[in-house]
Amino acid sequence: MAAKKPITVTLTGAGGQIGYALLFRIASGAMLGPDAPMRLNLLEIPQGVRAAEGAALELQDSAFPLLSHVEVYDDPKAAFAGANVALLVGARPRTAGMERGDLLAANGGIFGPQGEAINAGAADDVRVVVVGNPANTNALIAAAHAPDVPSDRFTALTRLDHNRALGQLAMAVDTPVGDLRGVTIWGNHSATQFPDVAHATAAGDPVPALLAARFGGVDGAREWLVDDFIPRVAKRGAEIIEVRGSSSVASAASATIDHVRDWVAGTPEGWTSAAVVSDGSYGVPEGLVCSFPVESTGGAWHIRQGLEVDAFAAERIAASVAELEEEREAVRALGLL
Ligand SMILES: NC(=O)c1ccc[n+]([C@@H]2O[C@H](COP(=O)([O-])OP(=O)(O)OC[C@H]3O[C@@H](n4cnc5c(N)ncnc54)[C@H](O)[C@@H]3O)[C@@H](O)[C@H]2O)c1
Ligand SMILES: O=C(O)C[C@H](O)C(=O)O
Repeated sequence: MAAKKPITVTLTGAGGQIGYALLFRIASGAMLGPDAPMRLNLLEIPQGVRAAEGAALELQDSAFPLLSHVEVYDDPKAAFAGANVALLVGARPRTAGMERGDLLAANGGIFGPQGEAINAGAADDVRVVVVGNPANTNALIAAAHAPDVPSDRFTALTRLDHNRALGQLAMAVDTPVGDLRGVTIWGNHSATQFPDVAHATAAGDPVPALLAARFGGVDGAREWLVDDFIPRVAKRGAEIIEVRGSSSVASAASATIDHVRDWVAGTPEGWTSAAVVSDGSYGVPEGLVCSFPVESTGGAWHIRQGLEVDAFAAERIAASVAELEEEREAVRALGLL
């Protein structure tokens, strides 16, 4: 039998924290499956090249059977040549007291040239996930610089927010995380995001009813959602920075693996959350990179249609979408779009 052609995965920021946490899980097969050989292209800026080279040495030392080749680059065009999967992680993280949007001016400039490099040389089936913050608007910038790549190939990571919501909800309704379905993160990967459990179930039981039982009725459940759950999930990144002293790493890497794995392999257990280019669904202006409930079939994300959005949810979604529009205006003003 002919050997399978390796999948080319390009990782930016490979010398950084998330890069280090990602590489070994990718190479182990956790992202693309146990039968998918891969080659890894690691992109860094010159100051980060040595760290990426060190990670490459450790990858050799790990003797992963699926890993056919590792190369370190500081030139985006070379790094993205032939890429089937592009993980755009390389960007500065925020520190305590900053919002992710404060990074626009510092990081936005990274994503135009990378979009151009993807446009110039990535494989026809390239799938892009932007992790570097502010992730949604950075993905918008990258997509805008890759006019020949279908825009549905550009996504931003909100799977970490989704997983955070699952973690908090599992504790609240005392259910294993794996029994939860139907949770959605809407909007921006920022403090305005709306983690929505209106359609969620736990082992088949409606979560809103379980929360009402736990918190003394519908009003108690609403209070918990508004005062505790939603801000806890939306501001979890800041909480991690405060407790850890720097931004999330292993959970971000794990969510990135989940995002790409589901994009490639499908979501037979129901929808998850990802920021994708809006087609106008749920009133989100076309073209914004917004988090939606998404299902993956046939190797493509599809926005789950037909979910009821009540007045409370509509207001929350509108607030996050307004922030995405403001970010788009800000990067236009910076000349990045
Ligand atoms: N979307 C999410 O859920 C999520 C979660 C966690 C972190 N993040 C973001 O991910 C980014 C990376 O975080 P980290 O902890 O790995 O930071 P880090 O500082 O440890 O690593 C970033 C790496 O990117 C490299 N880099 C910078 N510019 C680059 C460029 N143009 N090309 C290639 N590499 C470049 C740096 O040299 C550095 O090695 C940050 O912006 C952070 O805010 C996003
Ligand atoms: O919050 C941050 O700045 C890092 C990351 O986006 C996170 O959500 O942990």
